[in-house]
Amino acid sequence: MFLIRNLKYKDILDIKKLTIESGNIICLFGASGSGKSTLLKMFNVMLTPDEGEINYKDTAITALDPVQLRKEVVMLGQDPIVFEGTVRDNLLIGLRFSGKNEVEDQQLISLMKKLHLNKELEEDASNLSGGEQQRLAFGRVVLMDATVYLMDEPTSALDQDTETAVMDYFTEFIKKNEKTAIMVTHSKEIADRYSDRMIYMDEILTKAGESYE
Ligand SMILES: Nc1ncnc2c1ncn2[C@@H]1O[C@H](COP(=O)(O)OP(=O)(O)OP(=O)(O)O)[C@@H](O)[C@H]1O
Repeated sequence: MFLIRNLKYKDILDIKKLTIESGNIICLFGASGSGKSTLLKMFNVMLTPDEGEINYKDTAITALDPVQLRKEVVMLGQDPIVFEGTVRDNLLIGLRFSGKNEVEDQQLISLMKKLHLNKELEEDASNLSGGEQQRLAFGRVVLMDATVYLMDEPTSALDQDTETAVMDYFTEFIKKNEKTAIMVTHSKEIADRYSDRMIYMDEILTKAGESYE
């Protein structure tokens, strides 16, 4: 699905080769500042490498229309974005962006339940706590029905029970619908429990010309 060759970006990334297969849940691991978020942003051209190439489904990512690509490869950033308006507005805004049909309130309520988000659809989103806003942004991204989900520490603000509920739901969604998730996490437990593959930053960053498949 993704193939990286000879990628260099500032003095942050230097990756000789990395392949990511579709239909997997991949956890990206590494020390703070090792370039995990930077790498994640390369997969939907929020950032472009200084050198080297990234292919998405056998096409150079730079040859693709970035707006189109970001509908297929969606990203949930480290700091969840909350838009002005209600909980409903926030859940639906991603669908509007991707030109997809809006969904019924019932579906939104059911999604919120799965994310342990006990709020009314009419509630002003700015009233939500940090952890609730993180789940709201999570819900918005999941609804976009993308092919690849880039998730940057998506459960960092959640207590353990809520994190488990959100991850149980999300990983089932990924598997059932044959999606791909590339997720940055600091939690070894989350990675052990949910990932098909773990990628360690210190292994993919080039050392003495080695490459990592
Ligand atoms: N636009 C930029 N220009 C220059 N340096 C940057 C830029 N963005 C990030 N960096 C630096 O690149 C390094 C990697 O940052 P990145 O956010 O990718 O790390 P990370 O592994 O995701 O860290 P964390 O686990 O703390 O979120 C850091 O030293 C950061 O300061």
